[in-house]
Amino acid sequence: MTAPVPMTKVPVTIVTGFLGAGKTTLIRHVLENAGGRRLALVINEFGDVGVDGEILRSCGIESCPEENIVELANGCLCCTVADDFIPAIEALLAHEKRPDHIIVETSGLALPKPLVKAFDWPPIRSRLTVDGVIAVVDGAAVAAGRFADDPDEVLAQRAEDTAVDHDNPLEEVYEDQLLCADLVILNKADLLDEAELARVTAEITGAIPSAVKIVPTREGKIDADLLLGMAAAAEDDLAQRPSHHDAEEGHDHDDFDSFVLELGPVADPAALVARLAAVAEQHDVLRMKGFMDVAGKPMRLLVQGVGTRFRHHFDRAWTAGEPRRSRLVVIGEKGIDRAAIEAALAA
Ligand SMILES: Nc1nc2c(ncn2[C@@H]2O[C@H](COP(=O)(O)OP(=O)(O)OP(=O)(O)O)[C@@H](O)[C@H]2O)c(=O)[nH]1
Repeated sequence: MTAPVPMTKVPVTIVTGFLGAGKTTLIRHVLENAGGRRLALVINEFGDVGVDGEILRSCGIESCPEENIVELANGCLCCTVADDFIPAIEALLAHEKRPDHIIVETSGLALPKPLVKAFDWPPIRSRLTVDGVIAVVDGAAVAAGRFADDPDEVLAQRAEDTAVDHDNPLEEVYEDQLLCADLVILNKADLLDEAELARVTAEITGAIPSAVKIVPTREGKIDADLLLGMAAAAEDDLAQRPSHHDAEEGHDHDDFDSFVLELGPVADPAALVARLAAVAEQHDVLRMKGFMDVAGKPMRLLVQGVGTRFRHHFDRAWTAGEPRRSRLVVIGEKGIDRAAIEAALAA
């Protein structure tokens, strides 16, 4: 184990990783195995249903009481650092019982570097330090080439315009997240065979500095002592963390689109998920998630899709007075056909 952070600075761990990589799953595991630490969470999500906050709050874990969970549901943390993030983190520090450690879950589309930069501002760096940037990677998505340039597309673009920037937006976000990391969590190892795991590990190793370790995990299960207490002080070596967006002030999310669908009561969860998976496949949806109202059931159904891979389970009972709704966040690349998706799911 590395030495604890000296002084009284509160350590902050930034958990980054593309849509659906397993950030919330990992954080939940850390909360459940916090080893007596008093934790606080800042959660930022793309799409305004606040699913991640709900998942983490609903586990009612002692290490992280509700008042220590702050959700910044709208917008992107990396673009609203001064307006939203700093005040949120200051509010956590002002609590009577100051947290021992703060964990920040960025949205899957956020670039971590602007966030780390915020910790270099004098009023912030005197009180907080970035203990480590953790990049969670969806091993199965990397193995499937999700973040690699499509060679045919590059050739087609080149034919039209020799000066075209052939990076695809997924690859850009993914690389920015990897290149900012102090530790890479290669999650969803259960979906890879040994050869694939070796290939993906080698691919990532080739892209990151040699000092950065890669740890394979299933369901984000990693020892909290490994994750918390890295003492990386990431705010001190920003220059070592290159980004595709170094020349810009912030970035926009024009490359991605998200919307929320109201689906009405669900009769058959398995049939719904089969339809969602078909729609995700047909329309190249990156992420779907939400809570569903299943007719006749006292529990709400949590549905999660990453690409075409879906999971669903009843997570808790609807509470008295809580509106029973079926709301689904859908995220895709720019141009995703909302009308067609809506029509397919309304049918
Ligand atoms: N097979 C498999 N599925 C996993 C693993 N870890 C997480 N998942 C599933 O992947 C889906 C997404 O997990 P999350 O933890 O919500 O991912 P996230 O990175 O927080 O997602 P966003 O916040 O939307 O970017 C869920 O259905 C998880 O149950 C894993 O190790 N193996």
